[in-house]
Amino acid sequence: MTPHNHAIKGDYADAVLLPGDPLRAKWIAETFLDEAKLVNSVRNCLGYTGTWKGKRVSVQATGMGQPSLSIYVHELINTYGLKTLIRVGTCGGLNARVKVRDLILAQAASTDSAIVRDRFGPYNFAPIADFGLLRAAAEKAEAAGMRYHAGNMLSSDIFYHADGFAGYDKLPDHGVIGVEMEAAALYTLAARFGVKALTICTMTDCLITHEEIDANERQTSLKEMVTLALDVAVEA
Ligand SMILES: O=P(O)(O)O[C@H]1O[C@H](CO)[C@@H](O)[C@H]1O
Ligand SMILES: O=c1cc[nH]c(=O)[nH]1
Repeated sequence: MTPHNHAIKGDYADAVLLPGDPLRAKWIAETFLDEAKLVNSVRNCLGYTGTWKGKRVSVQATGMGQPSLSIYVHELINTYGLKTLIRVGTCGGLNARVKVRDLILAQAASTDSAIVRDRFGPYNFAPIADFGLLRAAAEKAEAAGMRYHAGNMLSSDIFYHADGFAGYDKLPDHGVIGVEMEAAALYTLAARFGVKALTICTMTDCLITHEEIDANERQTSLKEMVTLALDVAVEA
């Protein structure tokens, strides 16, 4: 047990889906998993373990932002021994080619966060997805006819950017296609502790065209992302 998690060792499967939103964790457990059991409710940051296609898998909410995700991920790896971590998030769009409801597989994650900059002195560490998970997700998305884009994500500490889209500066011109708030920290921790990680996001609001998914429809629009992530997780 930890200050943030009252699960005991063995309560989690080796692979976990990581939504930011605790209610998304509950929805995933109740909608997709068989025999889902609540394993953590500290701070209402809900975690469940159940089965998908007969294989054990967990889902644990991380809250919003890299400091919050880092706490849950650090403990999932170091206290509970998890080996495969797949974030299932929502993100904003930074490229008009990416339409709302499209999936972004975050091949890499750029960031403005000190949480990643912290340890690398003069070097700019490049947080990247596990290649095997990325390849599996891309192949499965392709086979299922899902609209997806693999590319560079921005994991920003700022949701309300004072300068709006302009605040992202040169990043969209350098191929950054989406913005969310956690992938870079997830990839950095996975690298540090030698486990596998991937971020899959559904694009919910485009910062260029201002097209967006209505708040009430957001959860149900995430079905493709969740089934894809579950398929990748149980085969990892
Ligand atoms: O939908 P989730 O997984 O929370 O992800 C995105 O949504 C939150 C901001 O609204 C941030 O956590 C961002 O990364
Ligand atoms: O972090 C996020 C998530 C969704 N949409 C955004 O613009 N930013």
